[in-house]
Amino acid sequence: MTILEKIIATKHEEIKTYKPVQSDTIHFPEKSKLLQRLQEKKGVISEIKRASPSKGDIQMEVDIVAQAKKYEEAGAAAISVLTDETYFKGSIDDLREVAQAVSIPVLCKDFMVSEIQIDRAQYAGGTIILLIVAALEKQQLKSLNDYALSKGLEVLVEVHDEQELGVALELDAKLIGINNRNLKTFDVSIERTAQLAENFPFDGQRVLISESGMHTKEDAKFAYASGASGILVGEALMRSEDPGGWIRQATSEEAAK
Ligand SMILES: O=P(O)(O)OC[C@@H](O)[C@@H](O)c1c[nH]c2ccccc12
Repeated sequence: MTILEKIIATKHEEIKTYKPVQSDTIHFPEKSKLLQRLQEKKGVISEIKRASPSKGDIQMEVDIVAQAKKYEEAGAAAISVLTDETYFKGSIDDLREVAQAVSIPVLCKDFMVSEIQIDRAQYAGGTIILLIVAALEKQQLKSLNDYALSKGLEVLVEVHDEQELGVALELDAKLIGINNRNLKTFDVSIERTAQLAENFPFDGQRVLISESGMHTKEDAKFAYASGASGILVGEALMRSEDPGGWIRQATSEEAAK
């Protein structure tokens, strides 16, 4: 069993315990759209990630609201919040706290297999959900994508190879993430973005987002030069003493290109 299969199996168990979301609405600051932000300006999708199965504990003590505000002040394009509890030590409450504190788009980073998770993400103030092509049957992917879009959410479709990129394009995904990390083996190579970018239709309708394994401004520059409009960065920001500085540097590198 790969780690991805293991996570998905756990997820199916977890969702059985979820109660339907209530209809009373919590107030969240209005959020902009990620697609539009990235079409206007390249940027960093900055992640709140306490721990991961590949790295263990990364930063357990972090004040996530303070961290999210640092990201927003530094000009992050969006904030990604890991909400998986078992493997990433996050929670849906983390998402809600962040979504209440910022007005940039907020991505609910989880392994979606059911509509109830999408409802929970939206109820907690998330404005973008992640769908991982490697984790879903085509039909399931399509119906979750349709469901999220019908709710007014944005969808980031994550791929790792040519075939999966084809599936994302068939869906007409507007936000396409190339994960530099293979979720089955944990191998990371940022070259992956450059390779898949060769067959990416840069048609102005959709944007390419390079995900994972970027630690330095050179990495950021490499991803942007490969055609990425956005980079998704977790560990480097969570370990940095100055995450705002990291984001500004990655952004000004792009600007100085
Ligand atoms: O911490 P990194 O290497 O900067 O990676 C961030 C992000 O790309 C990664 O957390 C991620 C990308 N796709 C995912 C899917 C599920 C869980 C996590 C992820």
